Amino acid sequence: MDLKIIEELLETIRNRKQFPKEGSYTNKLFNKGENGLVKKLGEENAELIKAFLVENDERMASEAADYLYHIIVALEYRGVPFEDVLNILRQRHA
Ligand SMILES: N=c1c2ncn([C@@H]3O[C@H](COP(=O)(O)OP(=O)(O)OP(=O)(O)O)[C@@H](O)[C@H]3O)c2ncn1[C@@H]1O[C@H](COP(=O)(O)O)[C@@H](O)[C@H]1O
Repeated sequence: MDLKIIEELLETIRNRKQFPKEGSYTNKLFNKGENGLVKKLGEENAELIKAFLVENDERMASEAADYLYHIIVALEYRGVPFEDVLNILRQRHA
């Protein structure tokens, strides 16, 4: 499985943080601030749960992608490197 998309997404999100781009949804999220971002995370979480419970596999995959993206943006907002998340998974798996 090719996970390069995660690296590319991470690079783009970091680029948006450093060089905000007009019309960027990522910058819209960054500009929401802490409370707005936390609210958004809650909404995306709820949408994933709804897809899990009452929707189909395709909707669940789509909502999981949305949620993962929002999680990465929230981590970047706080300056927590996504690499740290991967390292924790790696350690647990060892
Ligand atoms: N992976 C994503 C991604 N996943 C989800 N989303 C957005 O997340 C939103 C989730 O939908 P919602 O209905 O919850 O939110 P909304 O009503 O659109 O917006 P809100 O005002 O509620 O925040 C949608 O608008 C999606 O477009 C994403 N937006 C951007 N990316 C990636 O981020 C990169 C940079 O995008 P920009 O920052 O827009 O240039 C892109 O190349 C994409 O790869």
